[in-house]
Amino acid sequence: MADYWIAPSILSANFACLGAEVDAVLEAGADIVHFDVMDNHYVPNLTIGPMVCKALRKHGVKAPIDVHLMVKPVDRLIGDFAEAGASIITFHPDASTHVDRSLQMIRDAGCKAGLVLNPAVGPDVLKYVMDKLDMILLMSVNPGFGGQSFIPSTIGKVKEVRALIEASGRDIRLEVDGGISAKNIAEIAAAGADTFVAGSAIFNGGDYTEVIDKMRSELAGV
Ligand SMILES: O=C(CO)[C@H](O)[C@H](O)COP(=O)(O)O
Repeated sequence: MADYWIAPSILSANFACLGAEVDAVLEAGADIVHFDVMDNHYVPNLTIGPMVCKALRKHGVKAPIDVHLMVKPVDRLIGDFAEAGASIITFHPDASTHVDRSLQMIRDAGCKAGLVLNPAVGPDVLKYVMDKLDMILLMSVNPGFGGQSFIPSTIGKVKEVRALIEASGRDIRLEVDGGISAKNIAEIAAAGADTFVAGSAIFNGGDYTEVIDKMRSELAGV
C-alpha cells in the first residue's frame, strides 16, 4: 500500500481540543479566559485570532473571554473579536493611533474596554481616558512569550495605578500578567491588583485544581 497520510485540518476542527482544555481549567476554578492575541509585528510571536474565540463560544464556553490584543494596528480586529464573543478587549496605547477612538469602538461593539501598559510604559495615558476604561492590564513581563520572570518594578506601578482607580471612583479591574504563580500572587494582590493572568503556573503546574486552590489560599491571606 502507498504511504497514505490522513491530515485532520486543525482550522476545520473548531479547535475542539482547545475547548476541552478550557473546560478543564474553568472546572478547576478559573474565573475568566484570557486570550493572548499576538501578530508577529507588535510582538515577536504569532498566536490566535477571532476564529478561535468564536470556536470556544460554539464549543459552549460561557465564562468571560478577556482578549488582550498585542497587535498593531488595533481597530480592524475590534469588530471581529466582539462578533466572535469577546467580553473584554484590551490593547496597548502605543499600538493605536487614536486611543480614545479605539476605546470607544470597543464600547460601541458591546464589550468592556481596557488599556495595557508594558513594563516600561508609565500610567500617564490612563488619566485622560479613565471614563472609558473597565480594565487596566499591567504587563509584568515584556509581552510576546510565556514563561518569563515577573519584573519586580511592577509592584510599584500596581500601587500607583490602584491609587488612580480609587481617585476616579470608577469600577475598573486591575489585571497583572506575566510570571505570576502562587509564590508571588499575594504580594501582587496586596499592592492592589484584583485579576491575575497565569500561564505557565497553571498549565505547567500539574493538577489545575490544586494550582488554582493554592493561588486562592494565598489570596485569602491578603
Ligand atoms: O501575555 C503573555 C505574554 O505576553 C502571557 O499571558 C503571560 O506571559 C502569561 O504567561 P506566564 O504566566 O507563563 O508568564
